[in-house]
Amino acid sequence: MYQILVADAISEEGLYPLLNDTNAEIIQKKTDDPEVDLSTIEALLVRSATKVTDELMAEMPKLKIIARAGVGVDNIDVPAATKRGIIVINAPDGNTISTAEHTFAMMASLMRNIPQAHSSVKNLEWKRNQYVGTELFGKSLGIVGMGRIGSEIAKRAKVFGMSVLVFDPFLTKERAAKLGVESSTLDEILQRSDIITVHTPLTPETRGIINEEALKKTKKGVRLLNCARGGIIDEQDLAKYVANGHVGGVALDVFETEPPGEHPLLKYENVIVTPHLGASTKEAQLNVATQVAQEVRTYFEGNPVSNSINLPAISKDIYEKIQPFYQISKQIGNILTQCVKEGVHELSITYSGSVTDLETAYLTKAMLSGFFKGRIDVNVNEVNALLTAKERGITVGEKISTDAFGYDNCISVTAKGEENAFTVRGTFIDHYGPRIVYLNGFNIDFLPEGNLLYIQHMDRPGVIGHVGQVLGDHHINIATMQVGRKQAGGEAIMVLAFDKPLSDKELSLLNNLDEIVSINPIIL
Ligand SMILES: NC(=O)c1ccc[n+]([C@@H]2O[C@H](COP(=O)([O-])OP(=O)(O)OC[C@H]3O[C@@H](n4cnc5c(N)ncnc54)[C@H](O)[C@@H]3O)[C@@H](O)[C@H]2O)c1
Ligand SMILES: O=C(O)CC[C@@H](O)C(=O)O
Repeated sequence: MYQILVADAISEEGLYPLLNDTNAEIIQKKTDDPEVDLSTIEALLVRSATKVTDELMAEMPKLKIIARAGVGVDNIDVPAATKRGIIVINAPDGNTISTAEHTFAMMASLMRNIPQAHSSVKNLEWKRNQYVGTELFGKSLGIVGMGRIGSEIAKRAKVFGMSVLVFDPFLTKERAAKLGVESSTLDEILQRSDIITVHTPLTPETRGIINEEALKKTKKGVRLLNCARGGIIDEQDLAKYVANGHVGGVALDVFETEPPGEHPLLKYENVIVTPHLGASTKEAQLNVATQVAQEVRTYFEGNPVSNSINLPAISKDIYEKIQPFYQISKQIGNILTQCVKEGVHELSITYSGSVTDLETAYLTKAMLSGFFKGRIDVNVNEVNALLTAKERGITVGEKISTDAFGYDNCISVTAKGEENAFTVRGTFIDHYGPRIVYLNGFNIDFLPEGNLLYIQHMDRPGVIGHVGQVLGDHHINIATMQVGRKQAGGEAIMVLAFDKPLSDKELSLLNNLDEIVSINPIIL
């Protein structure tokens, strides 16, 4: 049973995939509610109200996934989550239409003075001359950020007979042509647009992208809209340009600080505002809640999520193909960490055979998560594996080779320490399963599972008997035993599997046998 904390107002109907999951316990409370035990929560669902800080995550040691029912993840400390190995997902397109419609409604309201006229009539006035508006038809609309929402706005603007200029450094000419918009520079948008609307995320590049310097370049009377994120249009600079009459009107759904309180822009009649309502429709809330609830359920069912912010997306089909190699990669990493007792500064992975057709970067991360398991006191998974290796000064190299050592596929990993290098090779055999086929210079063949004992010894008559004798004397049943050697009479290895781990005393008795060079328990 996994516990999910739903900390913000998220559509109840949208939570059905989780409410119907008998393995899920849903708690609908704020994160600071004294009744909530944060230490047992494994999934956290939020909208924009809850600030998911590193400090909050520190109080949630079991947290595995944070789901944002919406697009923007600026209320979540994503780098901190990544470092902690917590997956962050969002619902990128569930509220696109609602936000585009809201922006359009704001634009029409701004041009026709609807909010002001509405208040006036409610105040028993009838000022028809005061609220003469301007048509959208024939006006040029500048869109900064031509992603999901920007594109929907462009479509609607064209239907209204507007000409559309867009600025988005990531927009290709082909896509601009397909959308029927004119791809422009930011300066062109500033100089030519009657109305400018921003639809970028808030990033260091976009913060204040419309500031005093940009406002100077705009047409007198320009209308500006921000239904994306507070701060993309610099609010202080904007207030100056509203005050001096250069800007003809402003529509804001978002603010740098929400709620904005006593904000300098709020006193102007030609500034219209809404309280971050872009995504607030029944449809959008149902869409985003259903999307994230389904994703969280998928995650706890052990399947790949598709909308992760800090994990590469992987389809279910590919995941199914990769799954056997994923397990063996993890096991190889874990065997290495249990066998190499010194500090490791390099891990090099070579993929050969049929596995090279797959997304090997994913397997490398799985290997790293196995390697770090038990070695460091941090939960390492595919989210933070590379970052953790980098932080620990471990170089990770990935190679493709044509030599699969006679197998259909082979994953070979070498860990280099100050003194030694240790190589483990594994393969996945259809209808048979994962096998380790090479260990530290020896060909061998064992199933990487359960309680294993890796013994290095001299290849002399009677060694196996002596080992068997010690174990027999202590009523220890050997489940399986595999041996490997390079040449007769030289060094050799055996890998034994037991039903339970051996005690320190039993290990020490084995270690004291004459022919034994070293013994190394491996628990997988
Ligand atoms: N008001 C609301 O309730 C509400 C609802 C949903 C989304 N949003 C916000 O709307 C914004 C857009 O959402 P979306 O779903 O369309 O996102 P998106 O990722 O689909 O689109 C963003 C676009 O911005 C572009 N971009 C990035 N940096 C840029 C830059 N420096 N200059 C110009 N373009 C740049 C990207 O290339 C991308 O095409 C986000 O900030 C999101 O958080 C607000
Ligand atoms: O939760 C909300 O209503 C905000 C939605 C919006 O800002 C988003 O980024 O998706």
